[in-house]
Amino acid sequence: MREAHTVEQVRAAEDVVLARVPDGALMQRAAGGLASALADFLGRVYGARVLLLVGAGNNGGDALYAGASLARRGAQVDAVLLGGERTHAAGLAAYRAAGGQVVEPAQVRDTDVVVDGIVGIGGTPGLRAEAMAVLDMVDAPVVAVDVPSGVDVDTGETPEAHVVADLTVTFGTLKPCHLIDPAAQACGAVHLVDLGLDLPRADVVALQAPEVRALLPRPTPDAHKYTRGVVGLRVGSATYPGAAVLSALGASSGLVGMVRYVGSATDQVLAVAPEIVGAGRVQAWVVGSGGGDEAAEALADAFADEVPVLIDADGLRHLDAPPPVPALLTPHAGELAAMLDVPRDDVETAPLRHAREAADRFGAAVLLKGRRTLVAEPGGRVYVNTTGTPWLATAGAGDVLGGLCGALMAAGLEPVLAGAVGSWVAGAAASELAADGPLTASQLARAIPGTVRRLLTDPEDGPW
Ligand SMILES: NC(=O)C1=CN([C@@H]2O[C@H](COP(=O)(O)OP(=O)(O)OC[C@H]3O[C@@H](n4cnc5c(N)ncnc54)[C@H](OP(=O)(O)O)[C@@H]3O)[C@@H](O)[C@H]2O)[C@@H](O)CC1
Ligand SMILES: Nc1ncnc2c1ncn2[C@@H]1O[C@H](COP(=O)(O)OP(=O)(O)O)[C@@H](O)[C@H]1O
Ligand SMILES: [K+]
Repeated sequence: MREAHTVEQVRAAEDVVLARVPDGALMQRAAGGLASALADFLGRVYGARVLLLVGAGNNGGDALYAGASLARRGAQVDAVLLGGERTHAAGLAAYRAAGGQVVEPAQVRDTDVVVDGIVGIGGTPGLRAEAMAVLDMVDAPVVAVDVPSGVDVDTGETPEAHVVADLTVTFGTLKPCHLIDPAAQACGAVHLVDLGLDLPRADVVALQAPEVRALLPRPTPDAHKYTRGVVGLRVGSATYPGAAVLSALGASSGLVGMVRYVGSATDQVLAVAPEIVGAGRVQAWVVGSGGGDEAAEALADAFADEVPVLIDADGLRHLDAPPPVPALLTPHAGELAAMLDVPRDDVETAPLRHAREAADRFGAAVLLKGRRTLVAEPGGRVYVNTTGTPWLATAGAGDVLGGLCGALMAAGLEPVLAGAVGSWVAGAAASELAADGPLTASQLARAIPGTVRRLLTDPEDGPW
């Protein structure tokens, strides 16, 4: 599992190490990792041209020590000191001693890479005018030190100007901005340098293949279909029968013992999945995908069964109070905006804050769909999904996801984990199917069993 810690957590953990290692040792470790990552990124060191943008704090110090290391190995390194007199003194001395050059903004020349050491975890969002001016002058790939300067480290928000990096080399642990959009998109690839920090439990995490594999329900040797769980679908409507079909395909991915369908699209559902049966006892309901005018009644009927409920799309419009059963709410940004009565743009610029707020307000797990889907539990953890491809942004993919997550709930996963595992699997299936090309929602659903099989047999080797 990848964990992202807040600035406060990182500082507390660093303080413990700083108290027991010699002065500067931690920064040397960070800068050593940064220099190696830069060498890998450049593909060569001798003769490579490197431009450091150095801010007033320790982030600039990291850049200077890494620059010194590259200069000693024959790189031509220039540094613009944006912090003036307050530049990290020992870092600057080491840099000069290694042959690094200090240049004024007007002297900036072509470079192979820009190293963003403007500001790290001590920064406030935004970039100052001088930094923006230098960034505007150069046209080269950017490697960010710890975080792309200017993003909000703890929330992943980007309220002001910020660096957009091709690679971010971070230290000790990930921070929320490395996982959560929109800041995550400004990080490029993320490389973590271990600092040996002893860190507490993180509130922002991303499941990886081994955890997803361990969480996946699988039949015991003596299983029968009822012990594996039965999921019920009250989805689709006369207007949107296709949503019922896609939900049914997602639920029929083989992770549950039986799928029931109750609604107006029975004929269409049976035409694609004849194994699906009608009304009866279930361990979880899926409600609302393409539900149209039928969603309100479907929701009330599902609640009456007192089993966990996944509430999607039109079902969410009828939710004005916390659901009376354990629930997973699966809005996209527009639906979450309506639930919270805020503009959609607010959700898109601050997805973490709004997913958490909705989870608290509705007392339920909230899965906010997007490039980096978030699954928030009330007052608790947020799971960030890192699998998937932009080709997944296609009509009906959310219906498939709802059916899949509902099946996982029926199989016994608590709502927040059903959301985290389901979004991981759906994203992984999409990547396997079409990392570089188009896919449809029905193809996605049909790809899921194969992805699950490969995850169970060879978790280290998928394209996820
Ligand atoms: N602790 C350790 O041993 C280790 C620390 N490590 C490294 O240290 C980093 C944290 O260093 P830090 O705490 O010195 O803060 P840092 O991020 O450099 O920024 C603060 C400075 O920036 C300024 N400033 C603020 N906002 C700004 C803005 N928008 N635009 C421009 N400037 C802005 C602010 O000054 P101001 O002008 O506001 O007075 C202040 O001087 C961390 O990310 C990691 O890289 C690693 O080496 C591992 C070991
Ligand atoms: N840019 C993107 N990159 C990766 N996945 C995305 C992106 N945009 C959307 N998705 C995913 O695609 C699915 C779309 O769901 P949704 O918006 O509910 O579609 P629909 O309502 O048409 O079924 C979600 O799983 C979402 O996380
Ligand atoms: K930085």
